[in-house]
Amino acid sequence: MATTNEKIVEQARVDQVIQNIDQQIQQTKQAIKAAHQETRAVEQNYGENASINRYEIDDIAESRSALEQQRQLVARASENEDILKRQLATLQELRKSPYFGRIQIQEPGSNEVETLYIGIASLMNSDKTDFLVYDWRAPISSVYYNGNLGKVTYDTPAGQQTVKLVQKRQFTIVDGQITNMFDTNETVGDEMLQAALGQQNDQTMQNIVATIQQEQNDIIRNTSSDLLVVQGVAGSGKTSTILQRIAYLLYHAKESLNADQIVLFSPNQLFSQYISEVLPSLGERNMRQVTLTGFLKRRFEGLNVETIFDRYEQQNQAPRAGQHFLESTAAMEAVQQYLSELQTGQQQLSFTNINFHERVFFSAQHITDIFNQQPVAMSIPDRLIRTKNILIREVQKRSRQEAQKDWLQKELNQIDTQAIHRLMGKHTIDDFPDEQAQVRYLARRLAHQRLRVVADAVYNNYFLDFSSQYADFLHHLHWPAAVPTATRHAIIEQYQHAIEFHQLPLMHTAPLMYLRDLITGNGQNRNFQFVFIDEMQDYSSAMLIYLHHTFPEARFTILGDSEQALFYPLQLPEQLLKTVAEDLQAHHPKLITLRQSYRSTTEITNFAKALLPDGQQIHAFIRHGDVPTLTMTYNDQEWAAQLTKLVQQELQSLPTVAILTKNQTQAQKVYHALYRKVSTLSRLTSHDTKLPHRGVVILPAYLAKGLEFDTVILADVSQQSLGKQATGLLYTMATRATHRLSMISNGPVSDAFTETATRQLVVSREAMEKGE
Ligand SMILES: Nc1ncnc2c1ncn2[C@@H]1O[C@H](COP(=O)(O)OP(=O)(O)OP(=O)(O)O)[C@@H](O)[C@H]1O
Repeated sequence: MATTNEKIVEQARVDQVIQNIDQQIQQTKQAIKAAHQETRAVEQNYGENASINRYEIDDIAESRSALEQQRQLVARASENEDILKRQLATLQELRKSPYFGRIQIQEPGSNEVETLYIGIASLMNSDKTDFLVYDWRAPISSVYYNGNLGKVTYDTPAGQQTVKLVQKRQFTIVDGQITNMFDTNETVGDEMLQAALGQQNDQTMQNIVATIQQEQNDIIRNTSSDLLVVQGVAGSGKTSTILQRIAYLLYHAKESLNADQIVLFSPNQLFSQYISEVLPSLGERNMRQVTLTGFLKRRFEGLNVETIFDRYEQQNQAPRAGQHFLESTAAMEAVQQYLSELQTGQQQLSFTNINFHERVFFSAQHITDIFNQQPVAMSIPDRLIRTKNILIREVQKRSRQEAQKDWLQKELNQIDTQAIHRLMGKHTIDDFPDEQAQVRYLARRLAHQRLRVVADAVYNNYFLDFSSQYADFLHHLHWPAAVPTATRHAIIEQYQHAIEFHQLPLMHTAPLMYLRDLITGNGQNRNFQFVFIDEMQDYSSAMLIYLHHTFPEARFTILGDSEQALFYPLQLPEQLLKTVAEDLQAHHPKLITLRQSYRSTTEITNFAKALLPDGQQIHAFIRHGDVPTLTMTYNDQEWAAQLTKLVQQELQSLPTVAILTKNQTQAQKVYHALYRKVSTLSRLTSHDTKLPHRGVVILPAYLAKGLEFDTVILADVSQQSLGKQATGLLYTMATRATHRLSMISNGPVSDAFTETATRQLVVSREAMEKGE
């Protein structure tokens, strides 16, 4: 234990470091001012240049490239300013708490003990000769997270190094004052973790940099795997860890990686907002974030794609055989097979007409003929490119014919002088021998412009009818025996019916996107270096294969908890790794399992783990709180009264209360029961992007995924409400609570409540007792 004297010495050091930070803050502010002026100057220049060239931009490639150069200058200047601003933010963070750890190490063969301080960012003294603080991501800092005292090894770019760890000290520094400090031999001591977890905060996720645990550190610092699968129980820090990992990767590949080359697939938009503060608090820019729903929406513009949330709303049970097959690896292999049949001509591409002014401009037959004339040995995408080139040349040729047609002459007569001016481009009247020549020129230019829609249609592959192509694929598919013929027909029929109404069931998305990309050779993004997928249990094998196809250069980190799977059957982690590694063709796959749950109190975790058949593998963190409660009610009135009572009771001690339901129908029921009785009440839907700061928030379980709340009420855990096979659902909902969990069952309780789980609860039967 550190002595009072040591504390005085340490506080003096903190004061000194803060003085240094203050100087650097001043310098950075000056630099920002200068950078801002620079940005303004470049922007102004850009604005002027851009406006001069606007009328000519159509024609002059040169002005385009000049503009591009200007745009890059602006981007660079403002990036420079952004970097400085982030530096300032980091310095301001450091000012509050310059560091959280100190290690004393001894190099082999040396008697000298070196003392290093570790914080969220590195900080040098004024003359840049010494590190006052080491970044937590520096190679040497891993000693702090991984090692017990004694001999410790750590990785550096030059290979593994060994040192003797002589002492490890942890600090809590609040607003420049050491509030707690102790020496420890553990990975990162319990006391600090207790303090971090005991806090109340369910608005935004915090970084865990000061208390990263050893097994989490392995995930954060892994750079050798192209596929990292993390299977972690609820609340084991999967999300926290990957955000730290992103910060780590950004630090380690500073020169070759930036935040825009990392994408995180998050479970819902609330989650995106919930985690949005973590990276900035570590001085890094946020990675790209997307939900699966958002991703699919962008890939199927114009179609209403069934969302994972729709599925949660509609479905109770495991997927049926047909859907199961379309979402499997086998379906994606079938797409590849179908493509090779298209290649050899066993199957035909579905072309469609390109229309212009409500008449057929290029008929499907004409396009088919051109395509069929291309060498069979060429890949389909290459044959399509040649087809497109031929079509574009035809458009150009035909624009001369169109220029003489009535419709065009009519339009030409109607356009205003400014439009004429634009059509003339760099030409003047003097360039033409007579007026007729000028009119002919203008007609050609106008026709060329009007036919640009046709050229665009060709360019964008609008002559390919992917919907029918995919229907054809479904017809030719070798369905497994588990899918009866009647079901196959029904699936195809439903698909065609849905497409007619511009809808697309989720089960078709991966094979359809894959088919489309393989045919066109488009859809791949080589810019992304890392893809993170949270809540992998929501992703089918087919979707993972597609994501791998679409991000071919990326390394994948996939996180999940198969216990929280609401649709897919439970898989053992090793089996899961094998399947995913095959799907993603990984060369260096690695599985890391997290079994310690940090989020909830011991009492809540003990209840949640008792719900699961293999729950004994989950370790509850020892942080005590109230025993979770279950209240039985026997009719709607009693239920509503009990819910109101509970909410009001909880609101007395905490500013926010989360009420979780199975779906929106139940969320509505809760809303009706409470509105008029509770002043700040919000019901969230999948379109919401922000959690309210105060009051009662009602949301279905699938929107609470990945989130946590200080106090959680499960509105109705009866058998009737949760339905069959509700273990995963109940487990997911219960594990959202950090401090308090209460449940109400309106009628007999769900059979997901095992006997051991029920023994972990305080059960009351108020209504029955009153009624007796
Ligand atoms: N090493 C740690 N130090 C401090 N807090 C931690 C640590 N690890 C996890 N936590 C806290 O535990 C809680 C759960 O973490 P997180 O949300 O990352 O878990 P998860 O595994 O993604 O959970 P789930 O799958 O249930 O959504 C968070 O409040 C997080 O801050």
